[in-house]
Amino acid sequence: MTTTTDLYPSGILGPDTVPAAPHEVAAWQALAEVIDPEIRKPITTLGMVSAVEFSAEDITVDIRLTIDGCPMQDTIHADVAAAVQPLVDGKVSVRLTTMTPEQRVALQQHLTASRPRNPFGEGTLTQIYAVASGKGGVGKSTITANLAVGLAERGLAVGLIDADIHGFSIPGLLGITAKPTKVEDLIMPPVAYGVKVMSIGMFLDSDQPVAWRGPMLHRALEQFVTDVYWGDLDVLLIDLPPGTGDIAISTSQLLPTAQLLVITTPEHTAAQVAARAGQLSTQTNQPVTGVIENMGPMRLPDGSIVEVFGSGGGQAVSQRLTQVLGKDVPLLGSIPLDPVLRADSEVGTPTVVTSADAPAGQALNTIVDQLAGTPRGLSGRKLPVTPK
Ligand SMILES: Nc1ncnc2c1ncn2[C@@H]1O[C@H](COP(=O)(O)OP(=O)(O)OP(=O)(O)O)[C@@H](O)[C@H]1O
Repeated sequence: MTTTTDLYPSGILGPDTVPAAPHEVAAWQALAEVIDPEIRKPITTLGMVSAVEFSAEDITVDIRLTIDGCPMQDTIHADVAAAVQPLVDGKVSVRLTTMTPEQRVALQQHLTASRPRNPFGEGTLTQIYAVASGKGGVGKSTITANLAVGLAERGLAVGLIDADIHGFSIPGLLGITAKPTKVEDLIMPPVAYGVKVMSIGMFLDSDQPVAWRGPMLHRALEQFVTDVYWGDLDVLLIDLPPGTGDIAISTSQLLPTAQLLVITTPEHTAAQVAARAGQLSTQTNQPVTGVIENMGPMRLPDGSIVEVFGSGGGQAVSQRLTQVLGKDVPLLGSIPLDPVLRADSEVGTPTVVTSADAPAGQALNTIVDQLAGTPRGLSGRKLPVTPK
């Protein structure tokens, strides 16, 4: 049974008028099903519902948005209206107001109260994958975006950090144009296809050239880890810049449990470079979960196979890494060169969902299945509990 404590917070985030009559409580219960699109919690428990009033056959719901001009206000408005409409025969009115600065501080405190400063430090239960490649243009960002969406499709809570300073292509790949919103010092990441996304590109004008140096990048990544409200994530993916470098080192410091996913093309030279990226693992002490070959052999309608970028690179990298690291580093799959994947990426629709039957979509989904089945490795991890 839902109790009032589940329905709304107390203090300055509490409602202006507390529900008393059964039909009022029923309305609050319906509103508790409305999830804030950014924070991903019921709007009621976030103090976003200030009042519910019935008059004759009509209902009016007062909503406190976290910030003025919240980019998600239309969605919230529509979701609130849809939630309470079945309860009345008359009109539904949704009035949007904004939280006071005090209420925003209270919300920030409420959200961060039980959270460690770095939620992805030692002991985190989030499975973290840093996606690396030996050189640029092998499709690393495209694959990272698709894996993230595929994992979210399977019901996991997924976050994605775009740390690829050479391109910041993740927002475009997922059709994100919204900027992150801020609740005091807390940054709310935009959500696309169920994935919470942060990219340094969201803080820059699209045509602004940037020369990011190591320390700036480290600071930016640190901020993404500590100042962004990720909530409880099952999986966090990081799109690393190609090659080795500062950001890979920062990742290993800030996200010490991260594992590497190595992307390569089937070319022999690319395979060599990618193997080097994998050797990064020894330097940073990050295990390699597996290798993904991209732009692999493609089957033409007449059944013939075209190997535009050769073949065998993925297998070669997997074998080489297994040898170098002394641990099995499997080839998780080969994604064929596929015009559908390129076209989907261009318009910001991830192939794993929009073209799941295309050859690239099928290959991506097979890889997602393997990653989704990976247990949140608790073994050997310290759990954040202290015995009494
Ligand atoms: N399997 C594929 N079939 C067809 N096109 C692909 C495939 N994979 C990626 N592409 C296309 O290749 C281009 C490069 O991809 P992407 O930007 O993801 O590479 P990247 O490795 O992240 O590059 P960088 O690190 O330099 O930003 C994009 O136009 C993308 O749509």
